[in-house]
Amino acid sequence: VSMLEIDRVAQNVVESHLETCQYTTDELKQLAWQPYSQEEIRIFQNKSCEAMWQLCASQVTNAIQYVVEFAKRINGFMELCQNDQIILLKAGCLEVLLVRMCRAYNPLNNTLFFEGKYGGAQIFKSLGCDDLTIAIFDLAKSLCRLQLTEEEIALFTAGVLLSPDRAWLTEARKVKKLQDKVYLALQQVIHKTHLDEDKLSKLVSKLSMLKSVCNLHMDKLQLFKLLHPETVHNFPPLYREVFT
Ligand SMILES: CCS(=O)(=O)c1ccc(CC(=O)Nc2nc(-c3ccccc3)c(C(=O)c3ccccc3CC(C)C)s2)cc1
Repeated sequence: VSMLEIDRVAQNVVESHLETCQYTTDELKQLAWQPYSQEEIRIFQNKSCEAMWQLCASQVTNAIQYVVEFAKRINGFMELCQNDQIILLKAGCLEVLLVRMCRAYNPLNNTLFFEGKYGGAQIFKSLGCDDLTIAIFDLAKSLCRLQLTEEEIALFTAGVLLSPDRAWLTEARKVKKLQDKVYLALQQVIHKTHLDEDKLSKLVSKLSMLKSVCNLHMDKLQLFKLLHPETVHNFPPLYREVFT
């Protein structure tokens, strides 16, 4: 694989990310000055479990639509067979979203951007999934500590999406060729800064944390669906399509 090809891959992936990142890092930094007030926190905590799940499902679905658009703009993704495109998105979109969300995490007060302002884990109390909430905040905190650039987030999330080991892929070798180029480009971008040589290995070590948060989310959704099937029936169709 030539250097020219790797640069072309990097440029396409970074551009696709910047065009589909939902909020820019600058916008998220500005918004971080507006955390929820005590009154607003109380309003979230007084919501019913169903209402909070409904609110989260709509927020996640909105964010996932941008991840789908990101995937569609990665050269080679649309050339994969439709079956594989759907498998990669179903298996990877929440992992990509979770990595992206570290941009919306404020380490100074341990808050995350949700519904227009920044809130701490306590605003999600009525979800009844404190372990999932804590896992999401811990993941955001640990990714934030890596101080990833937009380029690194773009290339890492493309690598997460293009995982050749997802079950039932028909063209896993084609997916692996795409992933190899993306990870080569990520390695180059990281070495360009010469600051943190083992940043790539630190990033790769986060993959297991990503999977466990996604598995926890699936478990909680299945339990919630048992208790409130009618609420899940009213979730956005894309959310149901991807997660049930
Ligand atoms: C991602 C692109 S961005 O521009 O950075 C951006 C753009 C927009 C936002 C706003 C946003 O959607 N924030 C959400 N926060 C949480 C959340 C929820 C519980 C704890 C901690 C954060 C959302 C979720 O509902 C969520 C997210 C991941 C896995 C699981 C869930 C909950 C389950 C019940 C669906 S959505 C944030 C960031």
